[in-house]
Amino acid sequence: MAINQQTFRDAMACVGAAVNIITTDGEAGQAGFTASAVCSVTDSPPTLLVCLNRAASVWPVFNHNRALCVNTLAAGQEGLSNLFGGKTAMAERFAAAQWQTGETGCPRLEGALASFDCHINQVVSVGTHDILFCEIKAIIHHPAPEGLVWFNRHYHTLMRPAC
Ligand SMILES: NC(=O)C1=CN([C@@H]2O[C@H](COP(=O)(O)OP(=O)(O)OC[C@H]3O[C@@H](n4cnc5c(N)ncnc54)[C@H](O)[C@@H]3O)[C@@H](O)[C@H]2O)C=CC1
Ligand SMILES: Cc1cc2nc3c(=O)[nH]c(=O)nc-3n(C[C@H](O)[C@H](O)[C@H](O)COP(=O)(O)O)c2cc1C
Repeated sequence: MAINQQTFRDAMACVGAAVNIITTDGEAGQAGFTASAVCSVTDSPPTLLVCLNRAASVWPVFNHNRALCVNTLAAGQEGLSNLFGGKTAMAERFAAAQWQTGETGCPRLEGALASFDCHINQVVSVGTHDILFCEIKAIIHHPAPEGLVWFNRHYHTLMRPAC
């Protein structure tokens, strides 16, 4: 059976995922975008992957800088996700939050659940996207009571169970 784009997207809309703001800084400048296509690959060496559409305005910046920070959002950061996921000017995206500089020089979001500071050490192109394999150099972890998930084309809050 041929699978068209709409069938794929409708099914993928049922696959809930954390919401992340992926940032970079370096020779090509500063950039950031929202991504749900982020996944753990291996813990030895600690590696995650990020899928980035090559048509995105930020693609040349990430492709040149070869470093990024994955900032996993907490509940309440939906507005920031929309800014980094829309057609908003880059300066306006970054002006909406507080940032620290991570070990690789990439912006680390204050108030994120976790920030993974990475070097991009492998890129594989599949269809419209690049899969960025990222070796993690530093982690900042701030467990907040509520996480954020993108599911069925909307944001949802996840409660952390009481210990
Ligand atoms: N992996 C990606 O590139 C993703 C891109 N988006 C962007 O946000 C827009 C809104 O997304 P939704 O409201 O969730 O509705 P949607 O109907 O456009 O997408 C539903 C689901 O399909 C997948 N998807 C959408 N576009 C994709 C793409 N170009 N490549 C691979 N997977 C894709 C994602 O899992 C997404 O949550 C999308 O049209 C897309 O531009 C959203 C999620 C993931
Ligand atoms: C919830 C959400 C998840 C997204 N996930 C991804 C993703 O995993 N990969 C991707 O390339 N784009 C993803 N996007 C779209 C990018 O954030 C968007 O294309 C990016 O901001 C670049 O836009 P620009 O070309 O206007 O700069 C997502 C958008 C939203 C709202």
